[in-house]
Amino acid sequence: MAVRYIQTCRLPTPFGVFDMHGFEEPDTGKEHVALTLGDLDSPEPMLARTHSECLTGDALYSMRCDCGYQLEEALRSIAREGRGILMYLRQEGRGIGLLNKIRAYNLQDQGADTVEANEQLGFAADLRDYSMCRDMLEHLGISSLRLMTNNPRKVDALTDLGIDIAERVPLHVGRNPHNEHYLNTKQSKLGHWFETHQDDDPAL
Ligand SMILES: Nc1nc2c(ncn2[C@@H]2O[C@H](COP(=O)(O)OP(=O)(O)OP(=O)(O)O)[C@@H](O)[C@H]2O)c(=O)[nH]1
Ligand SMILES: [Zn+2]
Repeated sequence: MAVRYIQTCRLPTPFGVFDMHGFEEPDTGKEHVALTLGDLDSPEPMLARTHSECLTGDALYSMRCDCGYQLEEALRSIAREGRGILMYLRQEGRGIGLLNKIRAYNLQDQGADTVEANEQLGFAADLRDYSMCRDMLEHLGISSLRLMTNNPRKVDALTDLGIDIAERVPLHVGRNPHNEHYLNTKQSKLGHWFETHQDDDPAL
């Protein structure tokens, strides 16, 4: 899927003043944004996060997952470094959408894990497509990333799109009693990289 650039504005946050660039998928009308900070012209690999939408975690403080904690830590890290990009991708629920994620959470409340719940609903474990990232990066003139993620499939998917991942930067934050099982399932079934011992601060 291709996205087209729409417009840029300033976005002041508690972490720093970002530029927010808006993009649209002409076919679906889906809207994605990239937040950038600092020098975009340098060829030095740029600290980056591709963050999939999670309304519950990012906006509603859910502790079922680690998304909200990762979003905040990614923005904080970019601001600390003074240079970076966060692509906020509107592919809620690993691509199944918010209402299906609520259906999946309901199944998880009854004992299914995150992968089984998707499968019981007739979906693959992960339906995401990252091709909009290639267009966004191309538009902004960014060629090489230091990607904050624990997800090997994300690294592979971006690499397959021709995006240079110079380094993978772990992003381990927000482990708590409510998401322990979810994070363990991501490790065992989806291959996420987590160290055995973590000293994450569960507070946002
Ligand atoms: N279908 C489904 N989606 C979920 C669930 N929990 C979180 N999500 C979605 O998963 C996406 C985040 O994906 P994750 O696999 O947690 O993390 P990731 O972004 O792939 O990997 P990291 O870069 O390491 O964070 C967001 O779109 C969330 O809405 C769940 O139980 N079921
Ligand atoms: Zn989440």
